[in-house]
Amino acid sequence: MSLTLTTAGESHGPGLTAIVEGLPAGLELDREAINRDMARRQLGHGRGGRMKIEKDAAEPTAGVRHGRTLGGPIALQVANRDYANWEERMNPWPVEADVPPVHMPRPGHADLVGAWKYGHDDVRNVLERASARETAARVAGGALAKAFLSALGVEIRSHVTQIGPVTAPQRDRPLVVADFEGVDEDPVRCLDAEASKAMVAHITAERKNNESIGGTYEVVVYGLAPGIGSHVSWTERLDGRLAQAICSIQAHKGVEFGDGFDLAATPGSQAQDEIFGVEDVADGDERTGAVRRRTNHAGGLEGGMTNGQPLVVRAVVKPIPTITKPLRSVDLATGEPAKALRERTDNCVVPAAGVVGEAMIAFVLASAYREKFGGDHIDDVRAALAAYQERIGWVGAPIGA
Ligand SMILES: Cc1cc2nc3c(=O)[nH]c(=O)nc-3n(C[C@H](O)[C@H](O)[C@H](O)COP(=O)(O)O)c2cc1C
Ligand SMILES: C=C(O[C@@H]1CC(C(=O)O)=C[C@@H](OP(=O)(O)O)[C@H]1O)C(=O)O
Repeated sequence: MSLTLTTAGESHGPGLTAIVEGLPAGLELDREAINRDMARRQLGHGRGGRMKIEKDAAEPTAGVRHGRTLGGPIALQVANRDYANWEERMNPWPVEADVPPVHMPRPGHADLVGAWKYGHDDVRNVLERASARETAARVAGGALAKAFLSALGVEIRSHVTQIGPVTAPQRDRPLVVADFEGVDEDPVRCLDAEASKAMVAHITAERKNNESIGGTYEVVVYGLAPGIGSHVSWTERLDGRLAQAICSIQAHKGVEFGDGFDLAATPGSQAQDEIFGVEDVADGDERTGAVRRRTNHAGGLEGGMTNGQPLVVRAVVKPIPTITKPLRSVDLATGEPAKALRERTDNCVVPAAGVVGEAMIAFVLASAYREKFGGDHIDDVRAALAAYQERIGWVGAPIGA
C-alpha cells in the first residue's frame, strides 16, 4: 500500500491539479479545514502583489462523495485567478497575439539551466513550472494527508524561528499543541511577540533596500505511534524521506531533526535521550506505557523510525532569487551582459513556507502509515494501529514530552 501525490500546473496557467492516490475509503474530509490550509499558505508579511489576486481553494473533482473518500484517486483543482491577466501569454493553445519571450535568466532560479536542459528559447517555459505557485497543489494534497493522520490522532503544527538575522528566543520547555493557538494571526507566524515585531521591521526595511530575505521555521508533529519508518533499508529511513520532501520545496536549502546541527558540539552523553521505566518518571501522567523519555534531542526519530516523542523538524529557506534591483545576468538571445528578469515578487516567504513544510511532512508520514498499517477503509487502519499499539504496549506519550 503506497500513497502518491502528483501535482500539475503552471504559475500563470488556468490552474493547478493535485492527484492523491492511496488513501483508504471512508475518511471524512472537512472542506473548511482544507481551505483553511490553502489560505494559511498565502499568509505572511513580505509576500508580493500576487497574493492579493489569488484566493486559493481546493475543489475535489474525483474520489470524494458527500465529504468522504471513496478509496480511488482523488483529484483536487486549484484555480489561478491571475490567469485572467495572462490568457494570451499562457494559453494552452496557439494565440494570434505576439507574445515576447523572456531571455534574461535570474540567478538562483531554475531559468538558465531549465532553458538549456529542456531546449527552451523562452525562459517562461521553465519559470512557470519552477515557480512555488506549485506549492498550492502540495498544500491541497497535504491537507488530505493531514485529515488521514488526524483520524489516527496525529497533529501537525509549525512556526517561524528566524527571519534574516532576527531569531525567536529559545524556549525553556518543549512546545505543546496549545502553544500554537493564534500563530496564524501573527504577521510572520512567530510565537514570540517581540521577535515577531523585529522580524516584520526587518522585512519592511529590506524591502525598501530591494532585498529578499530568508529564514528558518520549525514543524512539530504530535501523537505519532513509534515505529513509523524503518531501520532496515536506507530507502525506508523516515529521516531520509522527510529530508527529501522538505528539500524538494522551492528555496529550501537545509533541514535538521531535533538538536540538528547543534549536535556537532554536544558531548555524546548529552546528545541522546535516556530511557526510563514508567515508575521512574514522577510526572503525574496516568497513562501507562512501558517507557518514558525526559528529553527529545533526537526530535522523535531513532534509527530512521519515530520513537513516540514529538517529531521536530527545522528547515532553512534561502532569500528568494527575484531581486527588485536586478542582479547581473546574460541575455540568452545575444550572449550580451544584461540585467536579470525583473518580475513582480515576494520578498520574504518563510511564514508561508512553514505551511508547505507541514504539508510535505504530513504526506511523508501518511505514506509511511499507509505502508505499515494498510487497510481499504479508515476503520481497517484504525484497527491495525490499535492492534499494533497493544502488541508493543504503547498507549501514547505525554503530549509535548
Ligand atoms: C511560498 C514560496 C514563494 C516563493 N515566491 C517567490 C517569488 O515571488 N519570487 C522568486 O523569485 N522566488 C520565489 N520563491 C522561490 C523560488 O520558487 C525558488 O527559489 C526557485 O524555484 C528555484 O529553486 P531553488 O531556490 O530551490 O533552487 C518562492 C518559494 C516559496 C516556497
Ligand atoms: C504565486 C505564488 O507564488 C509565486 C512564486 C514565485 C516563484 O518564482 O516561485 C513567483 C511569484 O509569482 P508571481 O510573479 O506570479 O507573483 C510568486 O507570487 C503562490 O505562492 O501562490
